[in-house]
Amino acid sequence: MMAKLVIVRHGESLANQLNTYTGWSDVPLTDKGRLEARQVGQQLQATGIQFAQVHTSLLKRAILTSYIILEEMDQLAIPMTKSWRLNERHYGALRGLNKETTRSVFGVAQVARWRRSYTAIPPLLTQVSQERRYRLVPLASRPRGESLAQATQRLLPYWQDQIVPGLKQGRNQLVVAHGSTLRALIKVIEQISDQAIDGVEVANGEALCYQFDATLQLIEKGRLG
Ligand SMILES: O=C(O)[C@H](O)COP(=O)(O)O
Repeated sequence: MMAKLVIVRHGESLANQLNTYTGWSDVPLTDKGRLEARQVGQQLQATGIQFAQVHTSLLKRAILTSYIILEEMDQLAIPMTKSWRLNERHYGALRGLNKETTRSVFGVAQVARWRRSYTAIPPLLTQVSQERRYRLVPLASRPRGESLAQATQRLLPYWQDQIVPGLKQGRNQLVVAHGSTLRALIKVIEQISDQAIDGVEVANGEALCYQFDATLQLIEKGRLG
C-alpha cells in the first residue's frame, strides 16, 4: 500500500517580511503569506489528493496556513493535530533581532553557523516559555534556544508515533510546519548527513511531496508547483 506525505512551510510571516529571527515567537501571516497558503491549497486540490490527517505546530503562522490549505481543498473536516514538537527551532535570544543586523554585529560566518549548521546553538534565553499553550510540555523539555540537532531530537518521537503509523497504513499525511523543523524532517526522511543539511532550504509556501511503500521505503520525491 502506498501513501503520500506532503510537507509545507507556512506562508510569509510578519517576521519573515521584517527579516527577523522568529523561532517560537507567535507572529501572524502577512497578506502575501495567506496568498501563498491559498496557492499551495489550490495546487494540492488540483492533484486530487485526499489527506487522512494534518499535523501542525502550536504557532499560528503554521496553524492558519493549514486551515487555508484545507479550506482550498474542501478538506477542513479531517483530523488535525497541533504539537509543540513541530514548532520552529527555538532561536533563543536571537529572536526578534534582524538577521542583517546580526551579520554586522557577529559576522557573516557566525550568523551562517547559527542559521544553517546542524549543531550550532544560538545564545540561550534565561527562562523557558510560561505560555499556557505549553502547559502540557514538561519544563525540562521546553527549550531556551536549540540547534537543529536538538530540534530534530524533539521532533523524532512525533514523526515515529504520529506520522509513520498512518503512512504505513497507506493514509496520506499533511505536515504544515516551519523552515527548520521541515529541514529536520527532510534530513530524517532523505537520510541527509549532518554536514549536507546546511545546504537544504525550504521557502515560505513551498511544498514537497514524498511517496512511501508500506515498509516506509521512499519511492518518489517531488516538488509541488
Ligand atoms: O525562525 C525563523 O527565523 C525562520 O523561521 C527561519 O529562520 P532561518 O531563515 O534562519 O532558517
